[in-house]
Amino acid sequence: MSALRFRGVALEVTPQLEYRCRKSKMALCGVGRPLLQKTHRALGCFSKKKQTFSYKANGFQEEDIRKKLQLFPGGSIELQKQESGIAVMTVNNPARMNAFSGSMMVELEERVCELESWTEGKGLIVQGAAGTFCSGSDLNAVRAISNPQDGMKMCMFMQTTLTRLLRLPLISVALVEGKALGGGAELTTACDFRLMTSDAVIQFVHKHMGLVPGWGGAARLVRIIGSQNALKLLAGAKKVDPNIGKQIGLVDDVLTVDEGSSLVGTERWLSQFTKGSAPVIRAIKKVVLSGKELSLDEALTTERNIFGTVWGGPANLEALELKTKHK
Ligand SMILES: CC[C@H](C(=O)O)C(=O)SCCNC(=O)CCNC(=O)[C@H](O)C(C)(C)COP(=O)(O)OP(=O)(O)OC[C@H]1O[C@@H](n2cnc3c(N)ncnc32)[C@H](O)[C@@H]1OP(=O)(O)O
Repeated sequence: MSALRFRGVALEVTPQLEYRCRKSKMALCGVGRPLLQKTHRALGCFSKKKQTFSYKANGFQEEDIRKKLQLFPGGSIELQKQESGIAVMTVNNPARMNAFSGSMMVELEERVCELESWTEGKGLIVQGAAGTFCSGSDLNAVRAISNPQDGMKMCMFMQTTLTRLLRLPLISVALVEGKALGGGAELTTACDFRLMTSDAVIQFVHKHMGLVPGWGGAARLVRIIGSQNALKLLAGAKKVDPNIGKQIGLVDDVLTVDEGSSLVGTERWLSQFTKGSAPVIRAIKKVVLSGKELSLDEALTTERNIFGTVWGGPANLEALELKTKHK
């Protein structure tokens, strides 16, 4: 039996699962099994004993919510995979300040799936179109699915998709121009880094909407800035400008005007981390991710396994051959 990764979760591929996935043409992306049963349990999608995928676990019927979301069209999620190994994903719905329509939520999942099987990839930039990041869910769709059942399904769908986005073996950065509000603020936390332009604002406006984050944004925010700061941002629905963002560790850098276009500046910033061999960069992301998400014992095992994929590999042999010095 082989081990594969399905929708961000590592699992044993039973003949039944293989059949089911082939039948519904779902992508299985093979990258080992670094995140193990802990992830299975966390997402509640798998029976630990049999390790078979259940479509209906947690009442989460993905195909149902997908169909429902498609009823709210508009905008798109664009993806450009570049030769440099850096991809640019653009949330594109400028007439609504890049709010997420239902069809955009579905497209986001499809783009994440595409990136999961992009083996040459090293980095990812997530940006909004037309100089602003994203104003959260499209309020027209939100009103139409404001019943608890649909809300839970949408939340589960976006939570799973953003978890998979964060777990991509790519070093990711959110380029925040203009506003990142509500779900848009949550999206920034599904990237490894956040860069802001000097006039940009990140605001978890959920409290003002009578809500809390549901796309995993609170859980990730606590891990990025700690629970005290997270409480302040959520309970105060505080506007985070670049200065505050840097102070509390939400923002990694501020893009200045003389860096030219923000996207060019972000590519330059990211390239300091993506320079070099793709397998090594991807392995670095994986060891850091497992260190963050797994228990120490599980993380150590995963680290050994990932170490084994680069030891004696082309980049390692080349460095040995060149007698590289680290002056
Ligand atoms: C809370 C979490 C929740 C979730 O799903 O988990 C969400 O994310 S709910 C959405 C939270 N976001 C909002 O409530 C944003 C509300 N909008 C605004 O505050 C403003 O529109 C703002 C600050 C984004 C932009 O203000 P500005 O003055 O620059 O422009 P306009 O207001 O004229 O906006 C232009 C145009 O965009 C429409 N718009 C903006 N955001 C949304 C949205 N989230 N959903 C739908 N439409 C949105 C706005 O209505 C304007 O359209 P128009 O047809 O011209 O009236």
